[in-house]
Amino acid sequence: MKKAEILDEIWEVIEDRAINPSEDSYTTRILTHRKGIDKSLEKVGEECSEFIIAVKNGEKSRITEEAADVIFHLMLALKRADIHVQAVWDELNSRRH
Ligand SMILES: N=c1c2ncn([C@@H]3O[C@H](COP(=O)(O)OP(=O)(O)OP(=O)(O)O)[C@@H](O)[C@H]3O)c2ncn1[C@@H]1O[C@H](COP(=O)(O)O)[C@@H](O)[C@H]1O
Repeated sequence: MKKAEILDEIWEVIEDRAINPSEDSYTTRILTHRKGIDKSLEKVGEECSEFIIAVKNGEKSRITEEAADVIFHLMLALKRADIHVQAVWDELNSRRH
């Protein structure tokens, strides 16, 4: 699967979980957490730290896993902040030269 497709698919699932909460869903747990967006922001910080540690330790497979965690939790935080992920793609696109 191409990178843009997987990102779009994950965003669709996040949007769906926001409308249709599911009891055993991690995504739902973060989106409906009692700490609100703070839980989501905590996770972004935590996953970024884990990514940095993996890079510093040169753990190739961990780097990949932690990068995926950062991207996923960043998307959850965007949803929580009511920003559509497309706005980020548009921003990146506008920077191309
Ligand atoms: N991409 C992901 C994804 N990446 C990471 N994670 C979860 O993120 C969590 C991060 O790991 P941690 O060890 O920090 O988790 P934790 O200790 O349980 O979390 P906290 O108590 O600290 O909040 C793990 O529980 C992972 O399962 C993800 N969970 C879901 N997805 C996607 O979201 C979709 C919907 O899944 P549900 O969340 O099950 O609805 C899935 O099909 C996937 O595509």
